[in-house]
Amino acid sequence: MLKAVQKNATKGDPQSVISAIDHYCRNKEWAMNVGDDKGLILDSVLTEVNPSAALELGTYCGYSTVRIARLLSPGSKLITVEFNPAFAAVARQIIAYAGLQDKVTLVEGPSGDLIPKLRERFGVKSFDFVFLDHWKDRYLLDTKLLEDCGLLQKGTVLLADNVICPGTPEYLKYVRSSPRYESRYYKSNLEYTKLEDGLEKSVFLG
Ligand SMILES: O=c1[nH]cnc2c(O)cc(-c3ccc(F)cc3)cc12
Ligand SMILES: [Mg+2]
Repeated sequence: MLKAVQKNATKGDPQSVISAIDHYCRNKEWAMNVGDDKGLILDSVLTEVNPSAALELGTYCGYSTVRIARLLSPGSKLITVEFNPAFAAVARQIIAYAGLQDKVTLVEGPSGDLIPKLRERFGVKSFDFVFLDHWKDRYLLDTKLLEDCGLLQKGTVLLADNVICPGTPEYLKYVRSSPRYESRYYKSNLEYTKLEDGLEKSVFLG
């Protein structure tokens, strides 16, 4: 994937990086990027929220990191958390190739350990936007952790990938039944396939 970006994308041009990854993953080798179908929904929710402090759980190779960072207003920041060092190493290079390294802080380690440290380490008061795209069994745990750490504020938007495939039933049940969230499902396709998947957008009501 990194080679495809270096070969086919233009340095400093995030859209060309996104297109190069999508072309490679659709035609050469599938990979678990949020992809272009769900990516358009991510773009529209992001543009609507226009966050000044955004959090991504699950960097992988940085595809959605680039999608998010390219739409941030000047001075806004994205913190992205990745557990797997090999993925993080690729993501750093892809984020840099897109020229977005100044907007992105990539933190390596388990989300459960890192979330309680984000305030003291990065001076984050709270997040306006959180993209959950790491591991389905961590979505609910990490959402409750963000609540308990006071990192969500009234109006914070959580956007969760893969709520159908692989599926996050406990998370969905929670955000759809809790009086503290206003939740909505955006139907789409699993990246680069015709299978159904979707994004769940949940607004924290405080
Ligand atoms: O584990 C995942 N983390 C984050 N995003 C994912 C994602 O978008 C797709 C999948 C995935 C979906 C179907 C399949 F057959 C194999 C893997 C996994 C993750
Ligand atoms: Mg995903």
